[in-house]
Amino acid sequence: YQWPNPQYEALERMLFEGTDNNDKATSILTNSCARRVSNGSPVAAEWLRLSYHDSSTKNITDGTGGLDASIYYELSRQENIGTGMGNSMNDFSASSNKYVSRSDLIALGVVWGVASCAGPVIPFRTGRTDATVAGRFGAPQPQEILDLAIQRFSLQGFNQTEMIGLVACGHTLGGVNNIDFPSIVQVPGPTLFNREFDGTDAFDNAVVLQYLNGTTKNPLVTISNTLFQSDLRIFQSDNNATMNLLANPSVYSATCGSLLERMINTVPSTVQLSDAIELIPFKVTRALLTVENSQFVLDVVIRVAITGEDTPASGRAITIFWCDAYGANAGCAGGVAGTSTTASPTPFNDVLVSPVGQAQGISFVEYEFFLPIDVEKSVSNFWFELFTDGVAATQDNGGAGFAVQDGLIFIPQQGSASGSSQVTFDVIVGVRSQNTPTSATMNVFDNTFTGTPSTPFSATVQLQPATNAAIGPAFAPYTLYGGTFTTPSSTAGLPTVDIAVQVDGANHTLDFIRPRSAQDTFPTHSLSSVSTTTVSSVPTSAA
Ligand code: HEM
Repeated sequence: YQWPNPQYEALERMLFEGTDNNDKATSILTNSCARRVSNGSPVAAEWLRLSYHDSSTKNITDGTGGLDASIYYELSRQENIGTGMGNSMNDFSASSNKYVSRSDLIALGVVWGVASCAGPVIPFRTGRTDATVAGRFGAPQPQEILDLAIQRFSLQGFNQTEMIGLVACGHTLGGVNNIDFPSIVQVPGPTLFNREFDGTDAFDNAVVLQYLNGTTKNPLVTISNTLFQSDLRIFQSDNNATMNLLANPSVYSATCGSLLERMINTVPSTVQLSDAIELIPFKVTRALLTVENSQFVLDVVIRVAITGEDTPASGRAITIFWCDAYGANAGCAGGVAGTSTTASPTPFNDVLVSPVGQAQGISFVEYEFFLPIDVEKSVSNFWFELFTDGVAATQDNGGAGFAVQDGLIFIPQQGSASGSSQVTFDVIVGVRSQNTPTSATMNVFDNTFTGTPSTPFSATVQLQPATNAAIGPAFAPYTLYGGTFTTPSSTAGLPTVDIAVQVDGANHTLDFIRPRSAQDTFPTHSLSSVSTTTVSSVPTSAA
């Protein structure tokens, strides 16, 4: 990983913070293996079942199907009955975007959910692409005979032993709901009731042990109508050989970790998954050169991961260094750099930790620099020294430094958003030129949905000189351009935009920008105190 890589950064944030691009805490619903208030089912169980049913459309003979979010178009099928399905779809409906697919979110649900219930931490690879139509039928049902179940799993890429393992790994969380399967769980009346497979919330092998010692309450084993005893048929189908192996807790954990990993990586053969996403220990989460409250600023936010024995903020401080882009000291000529130091984390540390981060003992501390920058000199590049217990370590993005491009800047404060079901956005950027751009376009993308899933909203908007915005004569190098668009009510109104401007023979781009939302406010920040210093070397891209 090297900065900037907005896709990796967004997915890494999802995995370890559980927070989406709009700061929604997507994974928080399953924290501590929580149950859903509405029906009492563990959220992790609902997310796990959703992902299995999505992946069960895989056909290994022709490579089609797999975990591709086609489940959202298959929920009316008998094989996908269950209140948990629609609940889970709602949980994830507002968190997908250009870089985090709906199907990557479904896979993340398994990784978060299993970790939140003290199960194994499953590596998370990404790059799943979303189907726009239903896939083939394929999810097994309790009334089906053993041979059909074996056939179904084999078409999905799992042999009989693996089938037994997958069912034993899935049916440790949650249970069977009376309203979904009234002929299996006969608790009448309006009360929602979830009859658990093993009576424990944890992702553990109690489901196996209770089955083997004859105390199981698993309704798919104990139901008197033998037609619905699918777990019994499957568990005993190799004379309990696999179940006996899974009676060892570490074998169970390792087997489930690898089977569930294979399950979420069951994707259409056209999809190429990435390497597993890893923690970025020192992460620049914002580097926004902008005009805010009539001040040209470089707003830099750094997230430091704390692992192991470190205590948060003990003797920790961060110094930032930067080079001017123009003037006598451009590129830190003469060794002259701007600098600022902070030892104070942001006062309201709102960086959450996902169940995966929690399982790995990770916490985060965040620092922000709000640097006043001379608009004439601007910034070309920055880097850091991180002090931990008095020991300094250079953080220079693998030697390249963190390059700032000032030819095209995003100015959130000048933009606006209004409306609730259909949201109209006005996006304002500054172009560092007085000449008219040969082209200036904005591509809009919104992959969120409300209710039933819609195809993503996308639009291309030509930017125009922004007559409705003004930053004042002090920022003369910049000319303002803007564009407006309205998201349809089928989305949650959470788009990102990409901007491309061609001017003076150069191309400038901004990628994956979140436009100003109606909630965004711009309180007066206290500016970081800055000075100049002498540096002996400068990361390469600034030299
Ligand atoms: C022959 C194979 C399978 C059959 C017949 C089957 C059947 C069922 C049924 C009838 C339910 C109750 C659903 C509800 O009431 O909403 C259920 C729940 C569940 N299944 Fe399966 N299942 C099978 C395989 C799997 C696999 C392979 C997994 C995952 C690896 C899995 C994970 C789950 C989970 C987590 C629940 C609990 C859902 C909740 O509490 O909301 N199942 N299963």
